[in-house]
Amino acid sequence: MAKLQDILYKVHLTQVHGSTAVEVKDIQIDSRHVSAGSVFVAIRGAASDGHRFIYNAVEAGAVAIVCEEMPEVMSDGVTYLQTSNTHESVAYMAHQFYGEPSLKMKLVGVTGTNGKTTIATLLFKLFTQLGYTCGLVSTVQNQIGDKIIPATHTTPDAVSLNALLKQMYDEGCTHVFMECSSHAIHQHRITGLQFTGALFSNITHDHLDYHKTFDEYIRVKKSFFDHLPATAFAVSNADDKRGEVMLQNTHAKKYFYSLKTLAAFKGKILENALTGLVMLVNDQEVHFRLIGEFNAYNLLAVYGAAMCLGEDKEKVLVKLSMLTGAEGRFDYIISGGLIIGIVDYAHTPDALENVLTTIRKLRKGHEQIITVVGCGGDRDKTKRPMMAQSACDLSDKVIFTSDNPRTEDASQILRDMEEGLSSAAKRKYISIVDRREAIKTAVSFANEDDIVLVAGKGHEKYQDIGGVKHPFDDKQVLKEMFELLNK
Ligand SMILES: CC(=O)N[C@H]1[C@@H](OP(=O)(O)OP(=O)(O)OC[C@H]2O[C@@H](n3ccc(=O)[nH]c3=O)[C@H](O)[C@@H]2O)O[C@H](CO)[C@@H](O)[C@@H]1O[C@H](C)C(=O)N[C@@H](C)C(=O)N[C@H](CCC(=O)O)C(=O)O
Ligand SMILES: Nc1ncnc2c1ncn2[C@@H]1O[C@H](COP(=O)(O)OP(=O)(O)OP(=O)(O)O)[C@@H](O)[C@H]1O
Ligand SMILES: N[C@H](CCC[C@H](N)C(=O)O)C(=O)O
Ligand SMILES: [Mg+2]
Repeated sequence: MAKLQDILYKVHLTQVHGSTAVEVKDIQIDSRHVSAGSVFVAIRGAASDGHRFIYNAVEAGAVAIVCEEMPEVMSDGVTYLQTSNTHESVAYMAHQFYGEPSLKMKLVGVTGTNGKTTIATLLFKLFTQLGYTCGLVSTVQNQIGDKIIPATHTTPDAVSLNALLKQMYDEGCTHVFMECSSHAIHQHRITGLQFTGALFSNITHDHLDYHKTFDEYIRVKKSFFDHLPATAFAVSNADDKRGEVMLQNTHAKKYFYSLKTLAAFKGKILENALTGLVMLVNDQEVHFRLIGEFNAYNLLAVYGAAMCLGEDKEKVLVKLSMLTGAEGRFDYIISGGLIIGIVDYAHTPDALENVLTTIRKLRKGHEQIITVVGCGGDRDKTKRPMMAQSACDLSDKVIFTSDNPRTEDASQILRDMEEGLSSAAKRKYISIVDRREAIKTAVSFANEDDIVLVAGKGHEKYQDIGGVKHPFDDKQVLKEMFELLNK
């Protein structure tokens, strides 16, 4: 419980109707979750407008309404507050309501197109190993110490997020590592949080369905750094074209990591094999279990953050060298017939190119690379032909299949992928709508030492077809096919 007026700190009110001394039980952004004593915040979304549900919220027992436009009819005994941006207001309100949890822990946010889950998860594992009780907010799952809390989003909505942060604090967390998706930054899900530090991995093509232009996507990511306080640290990738721009207007202390130029956190790859990476980290040779150049970047980001958080270099590198990555990220299994199966969450053109380039570098001879890949429905359509072309350019055989079609027609997504492929690419692929059949076919094509990459869904345990989530696990299916085909 809290008094409404006590959670309005930082909320710019343009009109007040009723008493702000009323007690509120919880904050809701969905009228369907409102009950007696709630404050309902009406948000204009992409699909619908919360203002349409103000009446329902009042019927369900809301004692207060926060909105951008006052309703024509107001009920007696209900407080109505008007603000210019309810997305932003609800974030400030939630932070206050849950006792400003971000001020009480070291909160580190990670943003970028690819690598967020890997970096946040590695930081969580590292700091847990260093003896801290940690929280994790990520695409795969949220975690409080060893307790797993399922995740529905990469970054939860502001109310769920602050409730989760409070729970983390209550359960003794001192450090929280969190992914900050561009959707979350744009929708103010993280507004009002006090970050101790922020990391940037890279920015490449994704989510243009939502952000419309690449410049706008960059602007949104950059705004995360623009809002950091001077007490925070910001660690960015000097080798990314936008790495410097990201930190251009930040008040935070700036640091860079790099494999190519001089930087505070400098790496040099000495060896990159299926057994792991050997890298010089600020002139110290370290063996890592993670694979691939892109993971060298992720490791440098993690190392940089650990140094900014004041940890001991030696200790950090020893612990880091033993860590494995996040589930479904370059996750590999070797079959009885010695075929290598790799499950990876690459679902952007850049990630797919990176993962395939890494695999090509790891080949000893002329082993075939057979790739199974699809693209998600209700998501950025422009990445479809790009991912298809990259898959063909960098593999020997490719099977296009369904990812999560969601509300789209799966065959149409495949046709979008096939659109504009080069003639060389056209000779390399077949399309099989059914993902299980696609994986089976890929395995049937493989011989000893060949590599089967199943890309796009990583850790996901379902396939969303028409809004229904059917159980599906790429790694499990791959294992089954190895056994079924006795390979
Ligand atoms: C495009 C997008 O980001 N949508 C998010 C957004 O929903 P929306 O704006 O479409 O909401 P809406 O359905 O229009 O409804 C508007 C408001 O009316 C309310 N409402 C609606 C119906 C009703 O009966 N009563 C009611 O009060 C809704 O609760 C909402 O507050 O706000 C919702 C609440 O925070 C999110 O759950 C929802 O995520 C959807 C499910 C989603 O799929 N989001 C993805 C794209 C996403 O956010 N992904 C990123 C990661 C991407 C990445 O980096 O790869 C993430 O952070 O997960
Ligand atoms: N630093 C990196 N640079 C480029 N590609 C990467 C990097 N790290 C991981 N990848 C590739 O991107 C995929 C997704 O990685 P990860 O889940 O860590 O990213 P993410 O930013 O959390 O993605 P999402 O936005 O979907 O949650 C991996 O499976 C791998 O193929
Ligand atoms: N966080 C990403 C996940 C994409 C994963 C891929 N399997 C897909 O469904 O497109 C998104 O919501 O866009
Ligand atoms: Mg993620």
